[in-house]
Amino acid sequence: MAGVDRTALAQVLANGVAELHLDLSAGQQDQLLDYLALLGKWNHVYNLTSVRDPLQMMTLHLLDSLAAVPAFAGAQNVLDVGAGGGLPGLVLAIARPDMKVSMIDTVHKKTAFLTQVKVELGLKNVTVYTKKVQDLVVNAPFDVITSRAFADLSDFIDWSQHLLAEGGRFIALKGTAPQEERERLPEDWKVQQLQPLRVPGLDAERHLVFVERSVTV
Ligand SMILES: C[S@@+](CC[C@H](N)C(=O)[O-])C[C@H]1O[C@@H](n2cnc3c(N)ncnc32)[C@H](O)[C@@H]1O
Repeated sequence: MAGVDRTALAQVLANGVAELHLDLSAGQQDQLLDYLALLGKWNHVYNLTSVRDPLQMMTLHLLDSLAAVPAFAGAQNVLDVGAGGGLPGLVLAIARPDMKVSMIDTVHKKTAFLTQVKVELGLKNVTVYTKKVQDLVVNAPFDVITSRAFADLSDFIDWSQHLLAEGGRFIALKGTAPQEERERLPEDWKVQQLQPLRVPGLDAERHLVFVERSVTV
């Protein structure tokens, strides 16, 4: 990776993984570093993220997404809406090879990148869609639908609720606690939990927002 030694990045990753108490093998940590290298390489051409420094990418993207991994315990079939360069979808897919991870984005160059990473890293649990989430139709609905830096909570839920399995939940990765967005949730949906997250090496607020149906239909 240009300008930064892979060994230095590997050390930051290993420290972060330990701090987050994640059980990731050396092979999985290597895959995460490979993903970061591909993100850096394709970013020059495809402009996938405004963060260009590899150490910042490690903290602001990889560790930020890894901090959310424990929230997906028990999930089997997850959709990442507006996945962009693969955050958190590709990080989840690498950290949880037992879990199916689908990612959707409207922008073809972004989904081309996601498919390239899937092929290069041999991620058999990944599916990529290029379209608006509002237009997606699937045979098997998702037990968790997630997003990071995607949209207002109400739009996120409004546009993707047709894809959620009965009893499923939304998990939104947010910065500050989204109080106003919470008040604008579509009818029948409620914030079941708001969980502050600590991201290793990052001095900024992060929250996970868990949203579920407030009534059974
Ligand atoms: C700010 S980016 C966030 C990317 C990534 N989740 C991250 O955290 O870096 C939002 C993404 O949502 C995608 N997007 C916007 N509207 C969409 C829609 N209706 N359906 C699917 N993806 C959409 C955009 O193309 C963009 O890649």
